[in-house]
Amino acid sequence: MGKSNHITWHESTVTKHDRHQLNGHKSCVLWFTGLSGSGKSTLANAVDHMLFQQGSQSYVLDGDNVRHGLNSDLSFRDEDRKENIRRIGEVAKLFVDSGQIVSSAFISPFREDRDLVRNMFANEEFIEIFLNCPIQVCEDRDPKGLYKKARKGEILHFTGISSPYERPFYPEIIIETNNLSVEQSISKIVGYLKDKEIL
Ligand SMILES: Nc1ncnc2c1ncn2[C@@H]1O[C@H](COP(=O)(O)OS(=O)(=O)O)[C@@H](OP(=O)(O)O)[C@H]1O
Ligand SMILES: Nc1ncnc2c1ncn2[C@@H]1O[C@H](COP(=O)(O)OP(=O)(O)O)[C@@H](O)[C@H]1O
Repeated sequence: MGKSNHITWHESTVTKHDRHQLNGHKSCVLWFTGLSGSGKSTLANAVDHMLFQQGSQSYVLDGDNVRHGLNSDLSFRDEDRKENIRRIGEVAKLFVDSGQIVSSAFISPFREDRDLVRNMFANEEFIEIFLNCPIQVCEDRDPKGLYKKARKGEILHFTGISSPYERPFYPEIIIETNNLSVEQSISKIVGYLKDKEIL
């Protein structure tokens, strides 16, 4: 399939700014990145729950879930992870245009792929949150038993073991999830959103 040259961009009648005014907050993507077991799903869902309870427009995009549907055709090879993150970036952009605070929980191991997504957004809309947690701790947590399988060679290209993770150079937020509780981690994120007047 080639790219069509016969496509025209339509500006929407209701603008993103109109939606921010109605919602009483700005929209953005909280881009959680880190190893399996570092706490992405836990924190993305905890922040989402907190925002929902206070009446904010919020939604979670989660790796395991998106790979069941939209990205069920993709594997864990480097080129498929790249396409996984590109598509999720585009989906997150639609959510941000719709006025929501999106919490995305994907390993997103490659700097270049995360930066590609960053460049889809205005500066203040993309908030990279690096969950910095030693692999030994993630492996001890092993919430889904995947590290055990990866060590036995039953899962190929497993991040941190047989596939690389590139830590961000300049993330907006760093959370050491082995030193902070879930509550402390959420406070740090909410503090940032308030400082930047997103909330
Ligand atoms: N080979 C391999 N490497 C890493 N992770 C694996 C793999 N195979 C399956 N899983 C499970 O898939 C989840 C990661 O999917 P993502 O879409 O977030 O990965 S990526 O961003 O494309 O790298 C990941 O979820 P989390 O544990 O929540 O990180 C795993 O449950
Ligand atoms: N500060 C913290 N933030 C997030 N998770 C934490 C924290 N401290 C301990 N945990 C625990 O670590 C595990 C992380 O698992 P999960 O959220 O599924 O990780 P991931 O989505 O990155 O694979 C959970 O069992 C969670 O309770």
